[in-house]
Amino acid sequence: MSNDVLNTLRHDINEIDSDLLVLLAKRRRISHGVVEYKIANNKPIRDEARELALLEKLIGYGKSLGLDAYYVNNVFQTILEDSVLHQQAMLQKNLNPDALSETHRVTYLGGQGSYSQLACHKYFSRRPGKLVEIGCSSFDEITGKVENGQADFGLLPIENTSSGSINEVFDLLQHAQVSIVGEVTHSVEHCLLANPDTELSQLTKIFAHPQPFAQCSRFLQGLGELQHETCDSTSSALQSALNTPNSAAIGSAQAGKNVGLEVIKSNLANQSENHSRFIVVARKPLQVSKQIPTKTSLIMATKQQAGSLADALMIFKQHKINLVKLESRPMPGNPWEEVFYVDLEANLADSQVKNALEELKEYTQYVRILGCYQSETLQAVSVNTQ
Ligand SMILES: C=C(O[C@@H]1C=C(C(=O)O)C=C[C@H]1O)C(=O)O
Repeated sequence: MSNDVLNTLRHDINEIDSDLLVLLAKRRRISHGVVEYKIANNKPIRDEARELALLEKLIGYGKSLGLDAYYVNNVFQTILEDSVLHQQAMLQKNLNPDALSETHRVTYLGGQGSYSQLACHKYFSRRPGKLVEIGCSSFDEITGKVENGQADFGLLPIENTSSGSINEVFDLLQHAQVSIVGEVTHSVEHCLLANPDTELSQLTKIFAHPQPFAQCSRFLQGLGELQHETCDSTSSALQSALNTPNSAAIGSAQAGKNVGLEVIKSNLANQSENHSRFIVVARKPLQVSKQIPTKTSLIMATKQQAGSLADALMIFKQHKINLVKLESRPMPGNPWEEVFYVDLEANLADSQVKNALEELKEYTQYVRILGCYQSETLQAVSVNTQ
């Protein structure tokens, strides 16, 4: 086959890919029209029956075209997730026109290529407007800029599938004067990044934020005795590695490429599926439509009577409210007392939640609502791909 034939074939592929993008943009515009209908008729954004029927039809049609069900399902689950999350974001903007201005000043940890920056871009890609990014060197700085009006939103990593909860953020939420207004998850592919031509065997020092050190602990144990230097962000770890011979940093391949570091080892995390969940905080809470899946996060300090925590949790059960997270942290100033961070799969505006919060008073010293926000973790509809 001559190069001309190959170039012609690639040209045809380029044409088809461009046509696909035009159709995807058109599909997204139409799905925005569907949101208008759902707003006018108070319909839930998600219609899983419709999605299932759609997928079954497309898988059947795909098979007639020689496309296997697994491939068709994967492609359209991605399209559906994007469609639903865009619709939810549109609905929320419609409900909170003042809160979501045309410019979003967002603080997050680190700088170019940090995982927080990647998560920020993912979250705000569905929220039209000018994004002004403000990199910070600590979690306190992130919330501080939101509290004093220098930023509209702050993005904080709160848990990771390899290292678990990020306690510093939970402790910060106990006193920061911010509300949780959103969440976003992002995959985290940790790589070992070093100056060009650096061999693994030459390394004497590793730079990283505490989280990558925790998430890659097993790989690092296998490297033997190396000096570990903790940095306040992945971005600063990369800069340190750039300026230190025979050293490396842990970060994303993209972050390394941005500063001229090369990947000398990838897939370092203890868990192959390594994802971080970030919360988005703002000075004021948002109203959240009952037409979308919602979470409510709160902090509670139970009374000291035996069984108070169990009694408090039973209230959620009695009101049929599902807990998706329960985290305990030391109560500041009372080292042997705990506060409990709770994520509810519920909308604060629901009467069940209001009644439960009222009944909680009997078993708690205090309950502080951290925020009610759109849940971004979409459960894909299950379809037969056999
Ligand atoms: C577009 C709609 O809203 C959602 C998105 C869908 C899609 O992108 O095809 C299908 C069903 C809904 O979950 C709809 O209800 O038709």
